[in-house]
Formats: sequence, C-alpha cells, structure tokens
Amino acid sequence: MKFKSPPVNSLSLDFLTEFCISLEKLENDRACRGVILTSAVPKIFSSGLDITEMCGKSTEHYAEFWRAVQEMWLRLYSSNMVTVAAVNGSSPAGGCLIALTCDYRIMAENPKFSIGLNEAQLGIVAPFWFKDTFVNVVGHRVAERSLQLGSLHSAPEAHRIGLVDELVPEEKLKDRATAVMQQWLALPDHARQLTKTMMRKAVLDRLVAHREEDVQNFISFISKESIQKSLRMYMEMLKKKKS
Ligand SMILES: CCCCC/C=C\C/C=C\CC/C=C/CC(=O)SCCNC(=O)CCNC(=O)[C@H](O)C(C)(C)COP(=O)(O)OP(=O)(O)OC[C@H]1O[C@@H](n2cnc3c(N)ncnc32)[C@H](O)[C@@H]1OP(=O)(O)O
Repeated sequence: MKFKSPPVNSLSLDFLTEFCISLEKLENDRACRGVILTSAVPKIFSSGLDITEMCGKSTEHYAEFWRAVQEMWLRLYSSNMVTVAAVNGSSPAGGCLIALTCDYRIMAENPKFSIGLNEAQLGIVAPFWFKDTFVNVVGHRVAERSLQLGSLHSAPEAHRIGLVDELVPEEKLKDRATAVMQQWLALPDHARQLTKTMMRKAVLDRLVAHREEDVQNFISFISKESIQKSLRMYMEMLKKKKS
C-alpha cells in the first residue's frame, strides 16, 4: 500500500478513512496474507496527523477525527496480515505510530530522514496507546526519554535504539521489504496470528475498553486555548521555515 497524499502524506480524516477501507478490503481478501506500507511521496513517509484537523474546528469534528485515528490504529495493530513498514522518508508523530504499529520496520539509511513521537515538541501529549505501542517496540526507558523530549531520531539513531529493525540503502528498500515479507509468510498463518494476538491483546483491549473516554480526553485537551495557540504557532513555524 503506497501513501500518496502530497505534499507530506498528512493523516487527514479523508486519508484515515481511505486507509481503513483499503486495509479492510485486504484483510477480507483471503489471497492477501501481508501488506507492505510505504510512501509514493519523495522523502516523506508520513508527516503525522494533519494538524489542520486539530485547529479551530468544532467538538463534533474533533470527535470524528479522533475516532478515525483510533480506528486506523486498532485495525492495523490487530491485523491478521503480516505488516511491514518500508519507511522511505521522514516519519514524525502519527507517521511514526503507523510504522510502530506494523510487525517489522525497515528504513532507508538516509541520515536526513527522521522518525519519532515528537508530540511534546508541539506542546501536545502522545495518548496512552501511542505510548504503549512505542514501549512494546523500544522498551520503557528509551520510550520514556524519547517521549518526554519529543525526540525525532535520525535513521541511524532510530536503528540504534530499536525503533526500526534495519536500515538499507534507499534503492534496496523495496526488495528487502519483499524478502522480509517472504520470510514472515513462510510460517503457518494460524501460529503467527495467535502469537501476535497474545503479544498485543492487552494494549488493544485497553483502548477498546476506554475508547469513548479517550475521545473525550482528546476533545477537552485539544480544545484548550493554550493548546490551540501552540498548534497555530507550530504551523506558522513550519510555514516560515520555507521563506
Ligand atoms: C494527560 C492528558 C493527556 C490527554 C491526551 C489526550 C489526547 C492526546 C491529545 C493530542 C494528541 C494528538 C496527537 C498528534 C500526533 C501527530 O501526529 S501531530 C503532527 C506532528 N507532525 C509533525 O510535527 C510534522 C510537521 N511537519 C514537518 O516536520 C515537515 O513538514 C516534514 C514532514 C519533515 C516535511 O518537511 P518539508 O520541508 O518537506 O515540507 P514542509 O515543512 O514545507 O511542509 C509542506 C506543507 O505541508 C504542511 N504540513 C507539514 N506537516 C503537516 C501536518 N502534520 N499537518 C498539516 N500540514 C502539514 C506544511 O505546513 C507545508 O504547508 P504549506 O506551507 O502550506 O505548503
């Protein structure tokens, strides 16, 4: 599955809706046992949640948007398919979450590409299920430091801390992702799927049990004037960076 939402593959409500529909189609296709996620946009895997969806909108919109973010994560984290992220560009915040949610991450070894949960840098907080997914990949200590600092890690650093499983030259990313997929698909599906469920169930159940509470937390957090101001300033900073 190739993300193609220029300029930076932001995760808008439309993007998330289409992503979930595509994933569901593949999930229901018995001939499809695995999916490789990558980007058709040069140098960017995904810029994370679309900040404009979280700025100056109604409570109803925030609720709809957040449910779509939850849905994307629940579907991908619980997928029966083998999921491989071929991270061919930068991947902050929600983009990093997508990669973390897969079974395996391969990143292009370009030191200019960065990845991480940088929410704290925007003055916002990664919700508990972003944090849980991160902890399950890199461990508690690395996740705690990285989350508090809102660190964006260069590709070599991301590999060193275990955020990505391997680095390969950009031109070899597709072949390597295909080889990894073949390796994972060589196992019987039922054994792999049951093992995956066993490893992820507690974290998935936690969001399922607190889904509506999480929506309300998001709405009250994001609606605060101080948070709206931080997000506006961040967007302005992104725009100024160009000029
Ligand atoms: C205890 C209580 C707890 C309660 C908690 C409850 C709930 C939690 C609450 C909130 C959590 C919300 C979680 C959010 C997670 C996220 O994903 S936030 C998004 C974070 N993303 C980023 O920080 C990335 C920002 N972008 C960049 O760094 C760069 O754009 C880039 C991706 C590295 C690409 O750089 P490049 O130079 O190629 O491009 P530009 O910077 O020029 O960007 C082009 C264009 O795109 C716009 N844009 C970029 N990123 C975004 C984005 N994420 N959303 C929307 N728009 C984006 C940028 O502004 C440019 O626009 P233009 O100037 O109009 O062309």
